[in-house]
This record gives sequence, C-alpha cells and structure tokens, in this order.
Amino acid sequence: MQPFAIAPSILSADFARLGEEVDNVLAAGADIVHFDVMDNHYVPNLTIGPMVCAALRKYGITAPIDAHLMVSPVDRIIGDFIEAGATYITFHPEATLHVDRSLQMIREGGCKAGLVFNPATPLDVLKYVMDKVDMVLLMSVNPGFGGQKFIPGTLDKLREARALIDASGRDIRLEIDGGVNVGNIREIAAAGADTFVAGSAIFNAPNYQEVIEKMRAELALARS
Ligand SMILES: O=C(CO)[C@@H](O)[C@H](O)COP(=O)(O)O
Ligand SMILES: [Fe+2]
Repeated sequence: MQPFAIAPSILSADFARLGEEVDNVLAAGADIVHFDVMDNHYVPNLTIGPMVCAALRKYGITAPIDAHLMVSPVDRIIGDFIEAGATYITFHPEATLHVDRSLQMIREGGCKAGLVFNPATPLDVLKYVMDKVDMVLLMSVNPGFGGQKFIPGTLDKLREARALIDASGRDIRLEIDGGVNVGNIREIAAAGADTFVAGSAIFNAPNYQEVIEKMRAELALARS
C-alpha cells in the first residue's frame, strides 16, 4: 500500500488568491494539490482549466498536481494538461469512448493516469486496464460540487477496489474524493484508501495546519 497522502481540493480555495492559497496549504502539510476541472457538460458546474494549472507551475508550485477531469469528451483536453504540468491526470470512464486509449495518451505524455468512478459506477472496467492505471479514484459524492456529504456505501466499494489493487501487485494509489473530514478519515483509511481529497474540510477551516495534523493523527490510528 502507498504511504498516506492528503490532497486538498482547491475547488474550495479562494480563487482570487489561488497561488497563495496553494502555498499555504502545502506549508500546512498537504502532499498533493487536487485540481478539479468541470466543464458544465459532464457535470453541472464550471471551474478551471489547463491555463490555471500552468499558471500554478509558473508561480512556483512544485508539488504533485492531481488533475481530476470532469470533462466530456476528455481526450482533446488531455494534451493541454500534460503541457500544463499536471502530475496525475484522472478521468471518468463515461467521458471517453476509448478508456484504454485515453489512459495511454496520459502515460505517453509522461503523466500518471487514473480512472474515476462515480458512486453508482461499477469498477468492472478496471480489471481490463489495471496495467495502465497509476491511480484509482472513488467518488464518495456525486461529482460537480464541493461541500457534500460522504456517501457511506463508498466504504464497501473501497474495500472492493483495495482487493483488486492488491491482487494486481501494482503500486496504484487508491484515492477517495468527497465529504472527507477529520471525523471520517480513519474509517475511510481502514477501508483501504491511501490518498484523501478534502476541500471544504480544509479550506473552510480557519487553520489549515490544524486540520491536516488532526487528519494525520487519525490516519496514524488507522494503520496502528
Ligand atoms: O471532485 C470533487 C467534486 O466533484 C471534489 O474534489 C470536491 O471538491 C471535494 O470537496 P469536499 O467534498 O471535500 O468539500
Ligand atoms: Fe475532485
């Protein structure tokens, strides 16, 4: 299993001060920057794109950027995120006609590739592309908005995904996204997640470091 990683979702950051917000959350102990891309088509919301990702790199952010693409069709934006300096590029299988080809495009561009599963999307496709996946991302809310409540049924799905990943013998991150907070992160880790997206729980708090430290304390208990 991969070491635990905390990935604040900048969807809940103050966009008018984005560079500073990302600096602050990394200084507070975050490991990965979770970058939510919404197109008002695949999901009913519109956010940021590759130009903002490139701007963060230009500003000096060197931490891994995890571009979560809620965009359909996804293929024509993949190259732009590779160019923009994304580290991970993840997409939803419903957002492409050719899952295998989209994964290959990401990896050929030198990025890590991931598949994202909505709460009601089965994991079936995963077994056919396990060798081309570096990250599996399970949505624990319906995609499109921050600040929603964690869907408890995701815990069983996490256990299912963890078993598939372990059986593959590959080093694949298992990320969870939606409604993660200090109160539920330990249970989520115990179900098999190693990478935790948290937007509102971190950015709506007055002290980012305090929240991240509390999350790490809970995670330490999950593996003890
Ligand atoms: O991808 C998404 C929503 O579609 C997420 O990354 C959210 O931005 C997470 O926000 P919280 O549920 O942690 O507030
Ligand atoms: Fe996300």
